[in-house]
Amino acid sequence: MGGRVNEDLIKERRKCTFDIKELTHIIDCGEENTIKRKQIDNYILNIKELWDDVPEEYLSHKERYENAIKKAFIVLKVLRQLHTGNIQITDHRTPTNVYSIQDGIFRNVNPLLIHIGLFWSTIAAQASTEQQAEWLQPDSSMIGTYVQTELGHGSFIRGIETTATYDSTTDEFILHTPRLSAYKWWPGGLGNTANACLVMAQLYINGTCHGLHIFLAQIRDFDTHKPLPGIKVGEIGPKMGFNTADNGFLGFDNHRIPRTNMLMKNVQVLRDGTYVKPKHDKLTYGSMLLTRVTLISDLAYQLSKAATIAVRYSAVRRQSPIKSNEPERQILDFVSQQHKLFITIASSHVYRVVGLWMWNSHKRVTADIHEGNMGQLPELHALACCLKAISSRDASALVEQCRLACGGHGYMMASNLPQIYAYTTAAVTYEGEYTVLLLQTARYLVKFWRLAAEHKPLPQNFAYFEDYIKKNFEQWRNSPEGIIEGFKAIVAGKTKAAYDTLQCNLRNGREFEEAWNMASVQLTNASEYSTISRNDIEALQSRYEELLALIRPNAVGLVDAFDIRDEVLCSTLGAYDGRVYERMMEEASKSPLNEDVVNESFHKYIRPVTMKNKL
Ligand SMILES: CCCCCCCC(=O)SCCNC(=O)CCNC(=O)[C@H](O)C(C)(C)COP(=O)(O)OP(=O)(O)OC[C@H]1O[C@@H](n2cnc3c(N)ncnc32)[C@H](O)[C@@H]1OP(=O)(O)O
Ligand SMILES: Cc1cc2nc3c(=O)[nH]c(=O)nc-3n(C[C@H](O)[C@H](O)[C@H](O)COP(=O)(O)OP(=O)(O)OC[C@H]3O[C@@H](n4cnc5c(N)ncnc54)[C@H](O)[C@@H]3O)c2cc1C
Repeated sequence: MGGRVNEDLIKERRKCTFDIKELTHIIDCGEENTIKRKQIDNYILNIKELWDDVPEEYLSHKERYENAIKKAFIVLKVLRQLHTGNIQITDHRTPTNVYSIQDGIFRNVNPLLIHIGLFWSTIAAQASTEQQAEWLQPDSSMIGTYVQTELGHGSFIRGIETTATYDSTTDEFILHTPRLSAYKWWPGGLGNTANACLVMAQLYINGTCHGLHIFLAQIRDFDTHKPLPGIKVGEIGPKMGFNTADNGFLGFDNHRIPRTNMLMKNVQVLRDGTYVKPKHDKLTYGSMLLTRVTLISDLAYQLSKAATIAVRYSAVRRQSPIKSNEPERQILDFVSQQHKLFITIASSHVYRVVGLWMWNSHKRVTADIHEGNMGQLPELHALACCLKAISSRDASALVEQCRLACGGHGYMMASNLPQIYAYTTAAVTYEGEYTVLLLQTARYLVKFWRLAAEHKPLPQNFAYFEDYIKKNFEQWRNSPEGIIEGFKAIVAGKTKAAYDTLQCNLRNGREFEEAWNMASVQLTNASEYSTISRNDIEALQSRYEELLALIRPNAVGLVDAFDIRDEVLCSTLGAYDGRVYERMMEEASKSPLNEDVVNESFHKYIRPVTMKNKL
């Protein structure tokens, strides 16, 4: 859409006091990454076939899927060309990733998300060298997914009921779904698209269960795409979001796969049925750990999209004067509006930095594991659980806050905020549900509190537990260091309270697991345990208000620095030119309900009632 940029946005951009490009380069981790990202954006976003004539919302469930699949395979083809051509796709887990622009292309979710994001990465991480050589071919016919969750079990994966029983007479595993609750349910891409999958199943050898292992199973014929004999597969139906993700169900009726289809990098089943244990029994959970780490950066990116839309809109939207004799003000001038929006910008930066830090930590710990050193794995798991849980919860709450901050227009699908919310809130549940993951971190903290309470040596990272016991914490200071000290005090105080409750429940004769359950609210909630006083809170509050005023002139510059193209934002409210009302009217004109001046339902249903007894 052509036309002039909104006057208010022009003024906002003139007011900006920092170099927007410089911040963009920081966000992209370097200018070369910005250049590469723009190259890829231009290349992909210029493909005409990727753009819809009819907005996605007006399509049926089936049409949406078919449209998404058409685009998914155009994108896949381009990705393959880019990989073999000169353009190097940057590390796709950093913010400068080619995958982020897919949000614009699909407006929803790429049905190949799990194929690209989990299927290949799990094979790369968990398959033996020989298996990788066979399966990780660039021209492979496999379209895969990651099949773990069942109708009956998602969080408690030890409860998974699908079995893989070794048959030494044929050198095969028999995959079986013993009952309805064991049906696989949820995997992305499974419904109609995938012809292969990685299945989490309980391994049985000679009647002994060895727990969960991962198996590669073909489920559809590569040529005809018909389900193989013994496979019952389908799609699970409409959801709050993720409606182009093709989530599916899957049941096995004694489906046989070769023994060599178990992922055997860390654990093996030999020809004679001998079981060779892994060095750490949670290595099978590695894909979940990796995805939790990568989600933090993804959620930071979703926050930057929501912030861009809401801040630009708030600079364009004028409603109510502040003083009655003045003209109406930009809603961005209301301090309460700044409070809603600037925290979203800040949170996006926080999770971007933390996400990168976690990504590098994951790389380091994985290299250690490769050398046989598992020492850092528990800490990485505890951190990944907690950060995945809070980043997804914060992101969904803040995206919703941005939507509310856009008033009625934020409720329109054309604002794209409802879709961003549906996407982010799903992340609170998938890849480890919020509370369940927080309890994993709590388990780790309580372990170290026990050491502290028993005056045993603690690792350096937990020395502050001892400080708390010895009341060594410094008085609260309103400075970054002071705030960190304050958080340490909160963690220590909270862990102590939960630990004490746990001990009390144990003394009252409860079993440990029961006592844990009874303490679980304390184990997941945070409270103020720091040395902060009423005066400190007042000082912090006024400092916060000062900061809002300082950020105000730079708000539009800050979101421009996220450098998200209009085609990716897909928002009538958030486009770079700020022509909000023109775009809204243009989108409304696409509604099929505007095709006829008088809708036929008038003649069928309305008129017979309203005109019945009239002359
Ligand atoms: C790309 C973006 C789109 C993504 C789409 C979404 C895809 C998906 O959702 S796939 C499905 C994801 N599913 C989940 O995440 C399920 C969540 N549940 C779990 O991970 C497990 O059931 C869990 C961790 C809660 C409990 O596991 P369980 O085997 O019962 O372990 P448990 O008996 O509680 O013992 C925990 C021990 O294992 C350790 N542990 C658990 N998980 C891990 C791990 N991943 N790595 C290392 N250690 C681990 C704990 O630290 C603890 O150690 P310790 O005993 O020393 O304290
Ligand atoms: C959009 C989407 C995409 C998905 N994609 C995939 C996929 O590709 N592959 C795949 O395998 N799976 C996938 N999943 C499934 C997902 O991983 C699970 O839904 C998720 O792990 C949560 O498990 P659940 O559904 O069993 O929840 P439940 O565990 O049944 O949770 C229900 C409630 O019980 C509580 N609860 C459960 N256990 C405990 C406990 N021990 N202590 C305290 N409270 C507890 C939870 O906190 C929650 O409040 C997807 C899910 C969604 C929504």
